Amino acid sequence: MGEFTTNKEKVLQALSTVEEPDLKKDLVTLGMIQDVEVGVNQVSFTVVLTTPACPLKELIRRNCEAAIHEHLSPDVEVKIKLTANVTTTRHTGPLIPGVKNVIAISSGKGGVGKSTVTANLAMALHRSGAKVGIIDADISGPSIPLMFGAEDMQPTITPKDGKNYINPIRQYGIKMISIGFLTPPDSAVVWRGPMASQALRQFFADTDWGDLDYLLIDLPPGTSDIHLTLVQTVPVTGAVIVTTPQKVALADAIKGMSMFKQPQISVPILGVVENMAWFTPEELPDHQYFIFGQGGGQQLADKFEVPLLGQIPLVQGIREAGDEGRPAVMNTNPIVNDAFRDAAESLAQQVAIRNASRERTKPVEIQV
Ligand SMILES: Nc1ncnc2c1ncn2[C@@H]1O[C@H](COP(=O)(O)OP(=O)(O)OP(=O)(O)O)[C@@H](O)[C@H]1O
Repeated sequence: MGEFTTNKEKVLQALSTVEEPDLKKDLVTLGMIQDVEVGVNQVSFTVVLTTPACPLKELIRRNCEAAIHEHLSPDVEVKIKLTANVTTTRHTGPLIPGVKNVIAISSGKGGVGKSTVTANLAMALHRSGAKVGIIDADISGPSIPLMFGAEDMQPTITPKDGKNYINPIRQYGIKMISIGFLTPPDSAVVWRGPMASQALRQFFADTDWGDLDYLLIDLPPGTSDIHLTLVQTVPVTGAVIVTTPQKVALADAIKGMSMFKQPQISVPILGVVENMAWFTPEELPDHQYFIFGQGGGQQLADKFEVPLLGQIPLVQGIREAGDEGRPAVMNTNPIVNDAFRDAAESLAQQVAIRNASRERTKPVEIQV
């Protein structure tokens, strides 16, 4: 076997035959190939993915390797480094300059596990290597502080350029701010619409978020002023709808999703997460009991022509972890971890697809 040498151009030519499966363009055109180095019997390069939570990363790696072997030489050693630079919904404006994507997590009705899903999606995205923040805008029951064991924490204020900035709480690697941090835990303060809307605006404009790939907003269930304030304040990358499979939940979820589609709101729906999809007892991990019915999440996704991002089982450990102040993915139950990791990867994938293909959302101007 003779020595094989090549040049960077030929490597790029070979890699221009590899398509990014979601974005349907080749990796070179998309600017995803960097740091090409060629040596004797060896090439190395970096693939810059659109998200560290990319579910297709191993497929892309294999396809790159195969393209080099096919177009250059079957004997060359291929060294591939995978990194990610999360794409952004541009025009995030001066309000939150370092935040690449704002994702609204919503539900048609209360109690379907929206906050639980938000907390665990955030942790799963963080574990993939992304920079993640949460705004808990659920005035009906701000549960994020509790779920992160942060209910006694108080955000601090730092003056900067003549303005006071709120420093988000940082817990388990996630930056977070909650309407719950602004009221004593057991107080009976009722957040009225305008006050809550004002607080939400502050969470964007007056909070020092730094650089974030994904800022998840835990919205109140149903439809409210908060939803309107959100879309009027920042461009939202998209919304995720959390539902349980039973009929009553689905009927409310349809209302919730229709709200996002109204022209004056016009937020793209990234997909559906079906929570409590089935019950799995800890001691019988292979068993699935469809106690709330079956297939509801998929039906809802089909109706709105959006993907079903994930199905989360009803597992006692998820509830216990929430009560203990550590999102369940921090424990080692593979059923729980796999379900949330898959959902987080699908979400990140949809964000990347949207950022590559759709019109950017602009804050909505409401004529009164
Ligand atoms: N997949 C699950 N398995 C077990 N328990 C769950 C699951 N999802 C949520 N729960 C539990 O159900 C309860 C309600 O969940 P959560 O507070 O997340 O709902 P929510 O939709 O955010 O409610 P709200 O309407 O108050 O905002 C919590 O006790 C939570 O721990």
